[in-house]
Amino acid sequence: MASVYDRHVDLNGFMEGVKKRNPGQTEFIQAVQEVAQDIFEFIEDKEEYHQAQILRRIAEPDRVVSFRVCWEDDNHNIRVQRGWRVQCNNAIGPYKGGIRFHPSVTESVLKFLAFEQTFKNSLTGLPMGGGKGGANFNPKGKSDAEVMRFCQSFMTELYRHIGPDTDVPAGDIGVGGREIGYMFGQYKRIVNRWEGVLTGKGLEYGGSAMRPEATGYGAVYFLQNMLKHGGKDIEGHTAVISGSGNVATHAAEKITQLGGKVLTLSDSGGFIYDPDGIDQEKIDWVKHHKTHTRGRISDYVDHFPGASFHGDGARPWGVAADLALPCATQNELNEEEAKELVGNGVIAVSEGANMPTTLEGVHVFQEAKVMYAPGKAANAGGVAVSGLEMSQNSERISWNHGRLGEMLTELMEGIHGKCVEFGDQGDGHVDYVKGANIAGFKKVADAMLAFGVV
Ligand SMILES: NC(=O)C1=CN([C@@H]2O[C@H](COP(=O)(O)OP(=O)(O)OC[C@H]3O[C@@H](n4cnc5c(N)ncnc54)[C@H](O)[C@@H]3O)[C@@H](O)[C@H]2O)C=CC1
Ligand SMILES: O=C(O)CCC(=O)C(=O)O
Repeated sequence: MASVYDRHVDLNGFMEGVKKRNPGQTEFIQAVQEVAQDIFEFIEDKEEYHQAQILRRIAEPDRVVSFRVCWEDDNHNIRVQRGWRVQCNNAIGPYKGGIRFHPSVTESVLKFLAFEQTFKNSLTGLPMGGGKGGANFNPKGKSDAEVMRFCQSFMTELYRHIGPDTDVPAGDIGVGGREIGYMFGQYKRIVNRWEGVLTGKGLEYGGSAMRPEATGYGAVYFLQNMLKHGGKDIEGHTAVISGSGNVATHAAEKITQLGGKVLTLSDSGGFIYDPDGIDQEKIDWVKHHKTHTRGRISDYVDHFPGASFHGDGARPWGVAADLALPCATQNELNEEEAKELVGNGVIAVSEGANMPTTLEGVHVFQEAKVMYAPGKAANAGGVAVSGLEMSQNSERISWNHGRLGEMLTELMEGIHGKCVEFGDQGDGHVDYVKGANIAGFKKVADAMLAFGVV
């Protein structure tokens, strides 16, 4: 009997289904839409992917675990947060992706991040599936003891869902070395085994050299590869950067080392503009201020009076520059701001953050033929070095900073090459969004085909 099931739905029909199955999950729907438009074009004449409903399956996480996290604050109040782990796809390796602690965390945000992570991890060429987790916990203003109690409580539930060959979380917004230490300590205490279940660990207990720098440096290496492909270079160019955390400060450091001049950094309060350039001494001050003092970026102008602070949550995209690196959070660069950057002559955009540009903003860059690197390609250096941390833990060895630096440089060159292979438009322009989506998809999809219907 002939099947009445239409496996050849078009992009609109597919997206209608995604919206119906994920009501109100705007970030997740946005991430799927951005990928689906390229994948539909790619699989148009590839019956095997339609037959196996591969895209439909990738857009449905393997599982979403949500749980209660109770902890006691310093005033003995009992606080209740919600934690999640989204295990999106493990076709090519154990689930892998960071943990985010921020009040804006929802299931939709974590589903979009886990979905993006699946393609990103595939692009690295390393055997890692995609996952992401987190909680609507705000570490800002909390004491070390409160953060420790929260992390321990979070891990007391999470530990049963993860493992070195199952799911290997790491850091993300609000989760850095301090939080990884507290969570790793609690995991080890519960299972009574030392195993590489988290990455981003301290160097004293199995962490990898180069992991703290890897995402920001990697985003600049990707930028360098794009510019080189277009016959240009970072040296002598100005850059606007958003954020002032791990990714932003290391991106600023690498731009500066390569002869560029960084003009801005930001946080949710606003941005600082330093026309003299944010050099290494100033970057070191920001790193210390954000990681140890845990202060605001507005304090920068008290230390470096040549700079100005622009408050009320203002974003830096109106400052004229050659290069732009959004390194804070999702949807922090909209259509109007993209137009402003293009109007000011931006040459290239490299996303250190995940999905920082809205869909409309992406279209502005694509239409203007700006060199535009989406986060899933540009910021893959972090998870790539996490993959190398997993290898080092499994082998009970550790590689040195120099060797890992070389490996990171090669990995980013490889990711750039894959984007060019699938995104070359034949007119000298590379559509890096298309290139990253198709290259990331193909490996995962082919692995899924090999497994049959699972
Ligand atoms: N840490 C890593 O290895 C990787 C991080 N990413 C992405 O990079 C971005 C930044 O992450 P990290 O630097 O690790 O986090 P972080 O916690 O070290 O820093 C986050 C920065 O973003 C700013 N920020 C947060 N929400 C904001 C908002 N609503 N408006 C303006 N600024 C805001 C914070 O003030 C802070 O400066 C995120 O999108 C994350 O998913 C991507 C790949 C790997
Ligand atoms: O290093 C990792 O496993 C996670 C990095 C991450 O969360 C990301 O790439 O967005």
